[in-house]
Amino acid sequence: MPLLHVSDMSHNFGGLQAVSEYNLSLDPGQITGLIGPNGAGKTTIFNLITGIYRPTRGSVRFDGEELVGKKPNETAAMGLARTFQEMKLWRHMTVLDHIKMARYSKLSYGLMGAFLDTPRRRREERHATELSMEYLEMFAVDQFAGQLVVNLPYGAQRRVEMARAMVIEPKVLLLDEPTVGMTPDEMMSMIEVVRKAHERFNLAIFLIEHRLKVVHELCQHVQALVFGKVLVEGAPNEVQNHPKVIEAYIGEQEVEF
Ligand SMILES: Nc1ncnc2c1ncn2[C@@H]1O[C@H](COP(=O)(O)OP(=O)(O)OP(=O)(O)O)[C@@H](O)[C@H]1O
Repeated sequence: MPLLHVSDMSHNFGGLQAVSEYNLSLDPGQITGLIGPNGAGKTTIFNLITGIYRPTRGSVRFDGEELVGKKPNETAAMGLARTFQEMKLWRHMTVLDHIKMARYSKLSYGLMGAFLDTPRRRREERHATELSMEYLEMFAVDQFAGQLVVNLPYGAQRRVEMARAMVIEPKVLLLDEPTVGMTPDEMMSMIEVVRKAHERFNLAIFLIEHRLKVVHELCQHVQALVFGKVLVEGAPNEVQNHPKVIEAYIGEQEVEF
């Protein structure tokens, strides 16, 4: 049974059919890419899977459990983490505090415990700090731990966002254009840290990406989405060179064919 299984999922915004009979099977450790022209419905698919929108039709099963009807915080707690196309970081919070705050959702001492200075609370706090530092190191941002996010280079901010998503120990990570706006060097660092996280946790990853270099480096399987429908899917090379995909991209500026 796949870890994440989307079947016959459709979604309308009023009269607009944004996603149509969409299917996805993602196994543990698999990396699948989702490509497609602007407005094809890629981010809508992420929002449907993670509970931001409720699909008009279809089912989303994760680890055998139905996700449709669950809220984003519930899908995250179940093990489905994501990053956003527009980064959602608090610019005036330190890097370490970002990671610790995400980790708090996993701690067990509850709201009262957070105010009481018990030995257990202190132990858990220490553990959260140590673990957060491990994640910062894994994503090559440990040297920025005490700094405010606003002062970090852009590529490092995006790696902080990934570390924050990973510290809840998800089984599936959804990455929405993780390299958008990056320099080639920043892009290569991002590829490196995604690969590292994937290998270390046997993580399943579902990735929206416009840069085909990233897709080729990371993905075993790719879906090309056009007008809310999967036009072609398969190995990255097959999909990239498929005449239907090339035709769909004519006029698009952002894809590096
Ligand atoms: N909340 C919304 N209300 C109405 N229409 C929406 C909403 N969100 C997205 N759409 C429309 O649904 C379609 C798919 O949008 P979506 O953002 O999912 O595309 P995308 O493939 O992620 O595009 P991009 O690559 O530009 O991010 C577009 O026509 C968009 O205008």
